[in-house]
Amino acid sequence: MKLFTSVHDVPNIKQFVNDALALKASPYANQDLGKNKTLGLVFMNPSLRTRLSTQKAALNLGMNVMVMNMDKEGWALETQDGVVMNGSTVEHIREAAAVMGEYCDILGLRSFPKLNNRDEDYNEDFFTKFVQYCGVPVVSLESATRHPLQSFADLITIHETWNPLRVGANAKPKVVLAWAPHVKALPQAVPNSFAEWMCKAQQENMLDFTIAQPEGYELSEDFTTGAKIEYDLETALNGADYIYVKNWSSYKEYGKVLTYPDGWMMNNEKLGLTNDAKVMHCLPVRRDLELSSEILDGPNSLVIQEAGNRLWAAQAVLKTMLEELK
Ligand SMILES: CCC[C@H](NC(C)=O)C(=O)O
Ligand SMILES: NC(=O)OP(=O)(O)O
Repeated sequence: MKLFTSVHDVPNIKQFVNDALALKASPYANQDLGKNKTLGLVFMNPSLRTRLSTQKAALNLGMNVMVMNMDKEGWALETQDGVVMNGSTVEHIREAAAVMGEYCDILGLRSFPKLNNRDEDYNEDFFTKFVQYCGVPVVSLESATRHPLQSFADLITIHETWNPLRVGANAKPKVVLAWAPHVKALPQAVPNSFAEWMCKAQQENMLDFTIAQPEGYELSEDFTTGAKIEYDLETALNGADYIYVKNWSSYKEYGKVLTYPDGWMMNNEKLGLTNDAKVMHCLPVRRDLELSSEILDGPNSLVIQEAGNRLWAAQAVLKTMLEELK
């Protein structure tokens, strides 16, 4: 594995989930694998979970770790070729990425979209150039269009908490990605990635997947083919086993926050329509705007366990990359 950016980089997702759960059971079983190997984590945007869980995963594997907040501590990077750098940019990504590849055996990169130009964001211009020039394996820490470590952890969480013997359980878990309100324009990366992983899991007969969003918030079909699309939240919630709550800005009217009907924030009343569903969110979450406190503080929330599984997702990815460096 030279690149981890999407579910398409994983040959067998069922096996990968089991690999991650085996690491959860024996976190220090592979300390020799990362000896004298360095992981570099490069952030163009803020992070809590991704930063801490990926660092810890590397340490569990015996790696050294360096973290660079390029947005605050690095030079302003130029990504265009053939331009005279006489403006605000100080260093070209060609040199910066290649130098980081000199110091690190594996690199991780977080680079959010600008949400201005859809083609530029969806071509993953920054991420693609970084991969091209750094010369070492790269793990996405969330790019413009995907967040694979989050989605892998989400699938691990669904798999380890699903109880087919529960009274009234569906044959397979009904999983619903439910759009939620926000006050800022957020990327589509998390829902794109979640949808991509859930559609793959649905193909593997692991679950049934529905996406519920207001008109105008449809995601790109590149990520949602196979999902059932609903525009009425309560219809989608009917009989659901897992509700994955997340806000995203419009893909169609790119980067825009559109008006939407009332009633899109999950609360206990809406939870009553489900099959006593577990509620997930990647965090950070805006309490009582995106998701109600009564759910976050209640028995149906999985958000902390879900965040905990980010460690095992990252450790499974790094272990796979290290095994190929041997
Ligand atoms: C893990 C989520 C990161 C980011 N969230 C915010 C608040 O920018 C997003 O919605 O993509
Ligand atoms: N869910 C997630 O990736 O959180 P951070 O943005 O805090 O890393």
